[in-house]
Formats: sequence, structure tokens, C-alpha cells
Amino acid sequence: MGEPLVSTGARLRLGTRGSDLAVTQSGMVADALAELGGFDVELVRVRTEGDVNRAPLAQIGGTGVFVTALRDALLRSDCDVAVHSLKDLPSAPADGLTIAAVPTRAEVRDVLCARDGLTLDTLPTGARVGTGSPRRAAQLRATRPDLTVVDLRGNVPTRLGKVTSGELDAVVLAGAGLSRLGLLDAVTDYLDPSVMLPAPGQGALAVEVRTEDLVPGGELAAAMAALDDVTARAAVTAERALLARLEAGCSAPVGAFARHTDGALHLDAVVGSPDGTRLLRRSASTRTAGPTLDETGALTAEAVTAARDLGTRLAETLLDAGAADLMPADVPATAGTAAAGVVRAATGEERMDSDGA
Ligand SMILES: NCc1[nH]cc(CCC(=O)O)c1CC(=O)O
Repeated sequence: MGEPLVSTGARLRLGTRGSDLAVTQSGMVADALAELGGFDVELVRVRTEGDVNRAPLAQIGGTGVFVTALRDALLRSDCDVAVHSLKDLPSAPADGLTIAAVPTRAEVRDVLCARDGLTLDTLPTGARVGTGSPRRAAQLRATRPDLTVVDLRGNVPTRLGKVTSGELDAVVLAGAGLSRLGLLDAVTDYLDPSVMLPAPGQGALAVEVRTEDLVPGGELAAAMAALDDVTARAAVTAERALLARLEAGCSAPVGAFARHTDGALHLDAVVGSPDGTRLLRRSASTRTAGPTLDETGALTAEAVTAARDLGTRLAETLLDAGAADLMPADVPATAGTAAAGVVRAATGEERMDSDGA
């Protein structure tokens, strides 16, 4: 984040999905762009297949269902800016579009929201824990093989409601979503990354624009540079490079978390078999700290390359250790999770709103 820029008053249409979380996230970026760039920002509602289709997420086709409609709206010039949850973005870049800013990252960890203040350690044997994420299911099963993992979709309030109603003993959610919705009171346990690595990019937003609009020295480029958080960008660059190298779709159980300590970037990653009986976990660090910012306050090309190389290198370490054998082939995750005995819960009359974004 930089100094506020001169007010332009230019109109900027910001495309957003309709869920509470998407609207909240988009509103935060809209406010920041109004403040940093003086833009007159208008929110434009875009429906995505993930919002419309009531089938289980894994059957709709996984990666990108929440993203494609927003990207199409950008490319058709129905809007000028799109805000995505970074963890929902496929690792491949989109033609004609650029992630112009990664704002300061929110809570990265997954959290447990359980009845009666229970934690992952104190949940009774056989407790029913809801999650729609194979990554969360695998790590839950690895640490608590006795738990019954119940497949679950729906927006955040819907998922929390399954605990209030007594249908489930607990649910696992991204802390970032709860934090942005002001629902952190529901959290009974912040899951340490040593037990539960978050999804690559979790807790971060991606602000995407048409590449041709990013004129160097222009108002939009300046506002995006001010919105960009280089620490967050370096971290998610490493996490997404890992994901890209593993060629994992969003249904593959891959967790990754990069953070800066002592001037170096550290990356932890896990690949799990869908049944959580085998987890491969490795970590790596950038070897040299080096200069990370250029004179404009942006990440240097070297720093971006170093972060990317870190992710790629750790992915290769995981592949050398047999990660490919753990990952399901490019098939819907349903097969893997069903084989693993994940119980599919009826999701009732809720809006199909991703598993919560
Ligand atoms: N999978 C959907 C999704 N995409 C982003 C978030 C939360 C916000 C974030 O991680 O930035 C969520 C909900 C969840 O996983 O509980």
C-alpha cells in the first residue's frame, strides 16, 4: 500500500460474484481503489456457474468454475476490474488479463468451528466434521483417523448452520472468509499449519484487469501498484508455482503456505492421498534474501523469479518423493472421495454458492 494518489474521478466498474463473501471482498477492493486512485467505483454483479449450478462442486468441473464468468465479463468489457479469491484461480495465466494487485493477505489458516467450544484435539471419537475440500479431508483424516468427514458445500452461514442445528459436530472453513464476514466468534480452534496447511493462495485476493488497460504511468497501473502488497505477492507466487508444477486441479489435495522469516521466504507444502492415509509434506526456503524491492516499491524481477523457483523446486522434491502416485488423475474428485468413504450430506435448500466464497 502506498500514498493516496491524485483524485481522478474516473469511473471503474468492478465485477463481483453475488455471495456475501464475494460482495464483501469486492467492496473492500472498491473502497481501496476509490481511496488510492480516486476512482468512482461501481460494483457489477456477475453470475458464475458455481453460483447457478446445484451439483456437487467436484462434478461441475472443479478449477475455475467461480472464475470463468468473471474473466469473461472482463474480456467482454462488461467490467474493468475483477476480484477473485486467489485460491479459486487456476494456476495458469489467462490470456489478455493480468493480476494487477495482490492486496495485503488476511488470515491464512483454516479454522474449526465446533459445538461446545471443542477443538481438533478434544472432538470426541467419531465426531462428524464437515468440509467440501479434499485437502482438508486428507489432513483431518491424517491427524484424526477416527473422525467421520462429511462432504459439505454452501455459503459460510449455511455451513456454520450445520453445527448450530446439531447435524454436524464441527466444520472446517477458511479463517479469511469468516474474518471478512465478521464471523470469527464462531471459531473454536485456529488450525496450525503444522497440522492443516491452507490452500495455495488462501486468504489472499487477486485483482485482475485487462492487460491492455495497464498503461505504465497510467492511473489504473498506479492505483494497482499502490494496492499491491509485495510480501503477499511473493508468498502466493511461490505457492502457485508449486501448484502449477504439481499440475493439480482444485480437487487435488495440495496445501501450501509461504511466509517471510529472517529475510528468506519459507514454503511448506503437503500432498495427500484423498483418503488421508498418506501425506507427503516437505519444506524449502529461498537461499538468499537479496534485494526484493525496486525503486518504485514493486517486487524485483529477481524476487519474483526466486519465489517461483522456490515453489517449482519444492514441487519437484514432492514429485521425487512420489507425490504423483498420491494424486488422483485428472478425474472428478467424487471418485476419490467416495472411495475414501467420505459421506455426502444432503445440502438442502441452500444457494449453491461454492463451498462458501
Ligand atoms: N473454496 C471457496 C473459498 N474461496 C475462498 C474462500 C475463503 C476466503 C479465502 O480463502 O481467501 C472460500 C471459502 C472457504 O474455503 O471456506
